[in-house]
Amino acid sequence: MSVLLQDQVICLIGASSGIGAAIAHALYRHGGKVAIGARRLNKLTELVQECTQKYPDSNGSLFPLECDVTSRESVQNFCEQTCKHFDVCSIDTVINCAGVMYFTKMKNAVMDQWDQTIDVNCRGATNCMGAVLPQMVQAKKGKVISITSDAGVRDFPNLAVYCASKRFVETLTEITRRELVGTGVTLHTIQPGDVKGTELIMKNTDMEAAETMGVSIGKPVGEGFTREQLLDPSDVADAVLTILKAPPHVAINSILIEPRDQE
Ligand SMILES: NC(=O)C1=CN([C@@H]2O[C@H](COP(=O)(O)OP(=O)(O)OC[C@H]3O[C@@H](n4cnc5c(N)ncnc54)[C@H](OP(=O)(O)O)[C@@H]3O)[C@@H](O)[C@H]2O)C=CC1
Ligand SMILES: N[C@@H](C=O)C(=O)O
Repeated sequence: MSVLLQDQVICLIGASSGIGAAIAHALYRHGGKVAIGARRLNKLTELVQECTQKYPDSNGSLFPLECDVTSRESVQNFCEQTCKHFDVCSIDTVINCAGVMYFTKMKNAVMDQWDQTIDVNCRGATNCMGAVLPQMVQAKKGKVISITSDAGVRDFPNLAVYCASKRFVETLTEITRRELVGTGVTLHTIQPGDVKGTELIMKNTDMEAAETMGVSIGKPVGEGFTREQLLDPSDVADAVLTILKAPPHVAINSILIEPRDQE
């Protein structure tokens, strides 16, 4: 039984599938008190059952709660309910894993998908920071970890809006990190390359963009991919643990983690 995260109160948003679900497993396994949020409450409830069955010896705790990261009120409520549930004034760590990704060619103007990308990926990030930073600064401790993407530091054609949204979070994080130096509050990003088996591209519709990228529409990431080697969601969960395990004088500000054979 691991006690690495014992007494750590963690908010994890975007936990209902893929990478977020793998992070929830890791945090629970290591004894964290974790509020798990997303829009699909049924998936969160299933995740609680899965984790409690898989790690019967864990002294962790999972608290499933609906949360829409695009809504300021919803994120505020999620964080407040977490504090109430675990009886604390401030959250130790917030992990924002909520995200959408649509392959689109700019000339095809799939503007609803662009709007959603900006709402979830960018507004989601500011909503998370706004909900916790004042209390964290007062408590003189806290970590905000955003799951961005290698698309936040590289430019991929057919993903212009997505890359820009992830770069937004990278910039937001770096400037906030620098503003908060000395307060005890730290901000981090994890920038994964392609991670297999997640639902991220299930709702794509721009066939031309998808074909150019060699991806299958409506299937989990990796299916029909020519390159065999992809990251597993648990690899990203391990990167989260690496940040959380660092000694107090160390800040692992960002982790770029890609499949070995990704160009
Ligand atoms: N798979 C990959 O190759 C990579 C993924 N990433 C990033 O990792 C993160 C997770 O993606 P991944 O696991 O792959 O994909 P999934 O589609 O499997 O997971 C996305 C998660 O985001 C949640 N989400 C979406 N919209 C909202 C919303 N409005 N409010 C709250 N939660 C929301 C979903 O929950 P629900 O629908 O229930 O609300 C789900 O839990 C994303 O930020 C993505 O950009 C980064 C690099 C590579
Ligand atoms: N691998 C990245 C971009 O293509 C991502 O999925 O975020």
